[in-house]
Amino acid sequence: MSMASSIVDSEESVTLEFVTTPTTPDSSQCFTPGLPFDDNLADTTIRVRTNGKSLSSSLFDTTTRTPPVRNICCVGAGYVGGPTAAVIAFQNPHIRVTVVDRDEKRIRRWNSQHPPIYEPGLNDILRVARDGSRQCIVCTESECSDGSSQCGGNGCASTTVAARLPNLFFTTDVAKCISEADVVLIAVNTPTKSRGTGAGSATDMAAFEAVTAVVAQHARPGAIIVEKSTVPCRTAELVQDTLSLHRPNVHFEVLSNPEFLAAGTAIKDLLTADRILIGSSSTPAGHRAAAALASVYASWVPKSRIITTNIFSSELAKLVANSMLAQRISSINSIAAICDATGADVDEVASAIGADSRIGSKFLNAGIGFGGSCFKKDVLSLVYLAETLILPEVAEYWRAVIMMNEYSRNRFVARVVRCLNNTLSGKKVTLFGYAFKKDTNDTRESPALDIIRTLAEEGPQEIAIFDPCCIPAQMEDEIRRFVGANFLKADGGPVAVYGNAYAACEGSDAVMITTAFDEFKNSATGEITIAGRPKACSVDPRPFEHTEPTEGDLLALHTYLQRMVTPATPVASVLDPLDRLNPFPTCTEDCPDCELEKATGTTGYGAGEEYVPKARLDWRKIHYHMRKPRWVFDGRGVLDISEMERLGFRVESVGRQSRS
Ligand SMILES: NC(=O)c1ccc[n+]([C@@H]2O[C@H](COP(=O)([O-])OP(=O)(O)OC[C@H]3O[C@@H](n4cnc5c(N)ncnc54)[C@H](O)[C@@H]3O)[C@@H](O)[C@H]2O)c1
Ligand SMILES: O=c1ccn([C@@H]2O[C@H](COP(=O)(O)OP(=O)(O)O[C@H]3O[C@H](CO)[C@@H](O)[C@H](O)[C@H]3O)[C@@H](O)[C@H]2O)c(=O)[nH]1
Repeated sequence: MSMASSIVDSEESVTLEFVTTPTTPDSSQCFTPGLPFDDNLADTTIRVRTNGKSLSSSLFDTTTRTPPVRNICCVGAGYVGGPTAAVIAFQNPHIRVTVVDRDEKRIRRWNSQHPPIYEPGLNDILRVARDGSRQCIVCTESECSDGSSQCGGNGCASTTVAARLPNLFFTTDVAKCISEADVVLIAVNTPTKSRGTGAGSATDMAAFEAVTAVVAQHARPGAIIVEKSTVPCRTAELVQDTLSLHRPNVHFEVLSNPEFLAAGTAIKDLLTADRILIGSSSTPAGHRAAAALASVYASWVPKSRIITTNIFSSELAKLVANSMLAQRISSINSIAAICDATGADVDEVASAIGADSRIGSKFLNAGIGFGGSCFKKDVLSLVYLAETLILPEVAEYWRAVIMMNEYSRNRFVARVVRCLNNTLSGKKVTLFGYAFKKDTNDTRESPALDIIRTLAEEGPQEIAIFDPCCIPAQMEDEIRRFVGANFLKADGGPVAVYGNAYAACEGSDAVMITTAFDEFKNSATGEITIAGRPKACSVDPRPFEHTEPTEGDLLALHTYLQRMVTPATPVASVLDPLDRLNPFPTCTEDCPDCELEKATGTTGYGAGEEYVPKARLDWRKIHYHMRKPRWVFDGRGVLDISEMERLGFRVESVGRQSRS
């Protein structure tokens, strides 16, 4: 029996009156009169399959008339809260979305030209939702390279796109924004506990619990409270308890709506999500709340991809999704060790097994293992859950995923040291990659940090680091904080951060590839692509399906036209090909981010200057700069070993063999 059903069109439908507390009245201060309200969305009718016997089919056994959502508050302006709220606001111009955080610096940066995180495509969305847009005329003819007004006179068909008011806001006024919202998304951090009961595996719920208490005190009666953070199974019970403790006579519905975006592809993942998971209580009020949240996503996500489950299944599914993905990486890394010992090639094994549609080809890239803020903590959370349920065999099974990950990283570093004759004394080792994966400047739980620590113990002359996406000054700051105060060259240690790959390799004995950036590839095949770019950007979305282009259509056209630029295209047209963006927010004279940019000559890849992958590295140039015998250790499987060997490098790659 299926545990989940999708919200899909049905043959039967009955309309229910919605009875939950009314949403933001027009007289409320938080209602933005300027925001056009789409009546079609106000009572979004979501029809669902009525013939299924699945657990949650009862949720939408009948057509549910959902209360309109006009005001969403997202607590937590981090990697999840920021991009998720931005996409929700972008796709729902009629909904006011406010992101709140207690971190003033973060909020200041979200309100400036220097957003605190870099994600491909984020700025295009942020600029429209946060800053609003001007009226513009869009050419609707397919293949026309001039998307904006000018070509209209040449006989092209065009349409006028109305100006749009800002509907995405960032503020530190947590209580006020919660009190005004119809839907409160809780998207705060839930790391692993570092002390006390369950230290090292249980989830640290301090931030989540604190926010829940604030929500309980300030949420308007009937508001829908949504767990966006990844939380242990049965957290909804605790949320409900806290709510009834603070507001005994007020009814709130709690939903679980975990996020599945990945760093570096967040916007693409949000715009073209595989699925939206919504867990709710199985009462009529729970179903209505789920339908209300579903209506927000239905603005751009096909209804067939909106899955509803019971609330605990949804909470658990998030932990299981990450654990299964992490398990795949550990599984293939265990096979890489066997490949190294036998002469089999892990990529060949992976593609042979991946061709079996039951196994599939994704997430089988062997290397130094997974990093990032989620996999380790979520597997450990599952381990802790199993332990508390007195299921030691289950806990041990999942703990092995983490152990294999650590083993893979240690095995790689041990191999580097062994190849360098068991001593790094007087030697220089260069790390290519500091972020935990490509196309992101997210460095949380990055394997590079651990590798730096281990290498430093060997007493090398220098550990040089280059990352094409991270900002050197920020990397140095992190190394001071997470590796130690005396590790940087400037502080008398061995670690030096470079903004130039060739300088980082000057006089180096070994290069280690620790992040799979396309720039590091040596194979001549294939152009560098920005992985996180929305897929539509390479396809002309015109002619549009609807007479009035949607925000999704306009974004697709915007990115499509950006692809068609030539070196002669003026910068303004590259950044704003539809000529509809409002000016950036202006920074104050003493803006610390502007000062940092001036001082370091780099940018935070803010609104004006997204990170654009550079040309591939010239490995011949690197060869020239390195010391013999020019070791290259490929921890991410990005190099063609035979080609590197032809250039004169000695290459070691995890589980991969030279085919020359
Ligand atoms: N990072 C990812 O790619 C990702 C993807 C899916 C799910 N998740 C989950 O989403 C949740 C958030 O992750 P994140 O990466 O965005 O975390 P983050 O650390 O980037 O952001 C969390 C934000 O919450 C704020 N916050 C904490 N306590 C607060 C309080 N009491 N009041 C107001 N603001 C408060 C912090 O200041 C911070 O800005 C976690 O549960 C995580 O497991 C993360
Ligand atoms: O075949 C692979 C795939 C990934 N990795 C590594 O695994 C880590 C995680 O990669 P990825 O899953 O792409 O990035 P995350 O941002 O950590 O995203 C994961 O964690 C998020 C937070 O919960 C979830 O929302 C996402 O669905 C889930 O993919 C990175 O270090 C990758 O280099 C490998 O080593 N081999």
